[in-house]
Amino acid sequence: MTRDEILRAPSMPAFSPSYPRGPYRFVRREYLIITYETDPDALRAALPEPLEPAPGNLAFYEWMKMPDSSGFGDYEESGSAIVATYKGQPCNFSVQMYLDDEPPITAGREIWGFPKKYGIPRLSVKKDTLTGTLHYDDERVAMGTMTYKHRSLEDSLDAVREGIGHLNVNLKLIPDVDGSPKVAQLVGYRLRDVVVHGAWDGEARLHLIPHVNCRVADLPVRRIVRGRHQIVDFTLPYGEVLHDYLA
Ligand SMILES: CC(=O)CC(=O)O
Repeated sequence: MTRDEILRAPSMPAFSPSYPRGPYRFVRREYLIITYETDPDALRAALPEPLEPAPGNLAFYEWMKMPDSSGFGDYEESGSAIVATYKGQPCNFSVQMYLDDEPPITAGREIWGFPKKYGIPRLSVKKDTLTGTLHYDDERVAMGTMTYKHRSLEDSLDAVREGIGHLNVNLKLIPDVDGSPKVAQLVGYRLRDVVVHGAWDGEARLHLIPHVNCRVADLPVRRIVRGRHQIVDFTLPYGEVLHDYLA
């Protein structure tokens, strides 16, 4: 392999790359998002400086089903995030994500610093209930349920689209060959070319079970604020460094 060939490889293994270069387009990506009030100390402990919690101690737990994702295929994902601010701008900080497909785990960590680990999330409609579950090492650690299409947001799809375009932030940590930090950054990105096929609000419940290697319950549920179901297309662009902890 020549130097040029090596530098043209989009990812490792160079001989059989895990993921291609972008753009990464997601078609008919379906979400169950349960927003809830959590414990302020737990929230603060999970949020890296200089991000600040938004008023209300809000976190959300979400399931995503991605049937058609360029470069990544068909997979499902689940995890938690915190409603925060970066220099006064509203943003969502991703705390942990669990999914069942290697290329988006690897690409997500290597490019944008998504906090991804392997787990088995499932999102489906069971009779009258939109139902999400997450299994980690064969144990069920999360279940979310929401009423199915009770309140359509057909009249406010522009606001839904605007919300999806908000700033998202990850903490990217990559060690050097000697184990010391090589990359320690807050990475920001905004989803582009968003198309909303449908969105619904409704009653929801969320059950999180403590597990030491899958700490979804470490942001405990104090009060459910809202359930949101939505089906959208978008492009995930490359990110930008908002803050460099090594600078
Ligand atoms: C590749 C990614 O990180 C995107 C996703 O799985 O949400």
